Amino acid sequence: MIKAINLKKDFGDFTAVNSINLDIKPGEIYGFLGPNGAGKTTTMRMLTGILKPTSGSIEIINKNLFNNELEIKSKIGVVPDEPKMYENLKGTEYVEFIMGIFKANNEETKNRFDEICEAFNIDYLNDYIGDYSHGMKQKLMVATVLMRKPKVIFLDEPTVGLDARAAKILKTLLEKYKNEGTTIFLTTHILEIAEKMCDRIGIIKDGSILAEGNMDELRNMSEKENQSLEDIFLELTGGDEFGDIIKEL
Ligand SMILES: Nc1ncnc2c1ncn2[C@@H]1O[C@H](COP(=O)(O)OP(=O)(O)OP(=O)(O)O)[C@@H](O)[C@H]1O
Repeated sequence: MIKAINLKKDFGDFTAVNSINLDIKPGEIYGFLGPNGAGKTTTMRMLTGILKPTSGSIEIINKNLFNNELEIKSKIGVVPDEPKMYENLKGTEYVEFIMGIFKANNEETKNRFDEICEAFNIDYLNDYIGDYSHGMKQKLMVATVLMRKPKVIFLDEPTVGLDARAAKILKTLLEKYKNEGTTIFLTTHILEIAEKMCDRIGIIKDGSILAEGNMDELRNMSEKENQSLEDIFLELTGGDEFGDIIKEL
């Protein structure tokens, strides 16, 4: 459903993503983890057609992304790390605009949107987006993506800015969509989310995938027994020497 072959992105002399391969199956929730600056957002921007790779190829829903960009973009949903929305529109106008662009102006989508708004306590659609908090924008962005029920959903740090209730609702909704066949690719720094929600996890550092698999497969890669995802992540990414640094402070 999401396939990347030798995907690479250079910014000048700097390689942000270095020949990564991904093969994410239909109905899978794939968690993409890595330290700050590892290359997660850059990868996601390439997978969603926002950024052109330096080399490599991408297939989404079994079609080459670059030869079928419009068709694929109409079938996927993207929740970026910063919800960029038209600040001078009211929530209702933004929703109409999105429904128009995606030709989703039908009863089914409207009903789904109303249900999601009720779950998320979105009762501010008559206000201007410019007056929303980050979390309010994030919830509306998520609602306008989920209302379309896309075949594939990409989310970059989706719970950042959400309160505990909204984060819990989002996790429940994503699991429901996954059970109905949606493929989900998400980046997160919250290891508990990855451990509990994701079928498979990829750990990226310095632009390369260091490990990939389900929790059992990742545990088997570790030298120690019964490791949590946090232990495995720190072991792989080298963050476990922070104790020594703190002692020296
Ligand atoms: N447009 C750009 N021009 C130059 N360098 C960039 C650009 N975008 C990203 N980078 C660099 O590429 C690297 C990977 O960035 P990216 O945003 O993909 O990391 P990330 O894993 O999403 O990090 P974080 O967890 O901090 O959000 C970083 O070193 C970043 O500075």
